[in-house]
Amino acid sequence: MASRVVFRRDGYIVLENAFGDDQLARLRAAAECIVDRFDADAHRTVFSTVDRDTANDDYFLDSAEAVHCFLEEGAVDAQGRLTRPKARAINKIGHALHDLDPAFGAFCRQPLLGRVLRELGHDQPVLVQTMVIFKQPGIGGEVGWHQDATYLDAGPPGVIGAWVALEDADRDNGCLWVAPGGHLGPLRETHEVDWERRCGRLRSLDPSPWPTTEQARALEVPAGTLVLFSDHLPHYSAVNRSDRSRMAFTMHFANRGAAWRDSNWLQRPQLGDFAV
Ligand SMILES: O=C(O)CCC(=O)C(=O)O
Ligand SMILES: [Fe+2]
Repeated sequence: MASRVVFRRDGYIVLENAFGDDQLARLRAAAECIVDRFDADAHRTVFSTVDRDTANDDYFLDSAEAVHCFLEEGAVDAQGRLTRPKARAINKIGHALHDLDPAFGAFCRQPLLGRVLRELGHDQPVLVQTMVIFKQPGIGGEVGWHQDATYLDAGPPGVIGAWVALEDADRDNGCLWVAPGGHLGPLRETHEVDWERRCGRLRSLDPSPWPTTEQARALEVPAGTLVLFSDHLPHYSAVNRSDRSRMAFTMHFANRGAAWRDSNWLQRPQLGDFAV
């Protein structure tokens, strides 16, 4: 079946073997370099997606147009000290890797991505946000059920998430879970930033419950897989309790010219459009 039809029906598609080992190795090495340069003493910002009413500090808000590292909640003690080596304490890097890091920039410019996005209905795809998510062994935190349109509100055709497995992902190391067809349901929450106070707030829009375990599907995929999903698709990932990391690189695409909400936390006044 054509990928566009499956995407419309299920809210996501899975493309195995989209990227080669050498490409994945380049991205993992580039991420390591960024972490090496990161001064963990200067920036103690923890990224928690369990308490998702976050995005309230300048280090987070400024990361829309920068490359910032965020720590795992479980890696900082009550005194603010790291409880493990820096390289094992990072939760994620975001959110302008594609603009500011040459290795990520080259990866994001490859024609495959533009081609797939056009097939799924974005005629002029622009890449608005990139992240490396580490899911560290033993402590890689849960990313609670959410829909990306809560955080990135764009007019039609909305935002499409593109998630790349940089390592094998399975239930034990915290793979992605999705609710097939769940994108046809309502948007449950919206996150809006009040720019005068530089403060974000999560507000309920619809009381529909999050999917049950029975309704959810674990996307156990090998490294090199590309998952594309709708901004209304409920998805989450569990805590990584294994001794293996589960690194992923995620890209979020809008369509050029679509309305971009002023209260979205992610604004790109300096960097502008990154076309693919
Ligand atoms: O990789 C994960 O754990 C979550 C990713 C996610 O929520 C996203 O890419 O939108
Ligand atoms: Fe997400």
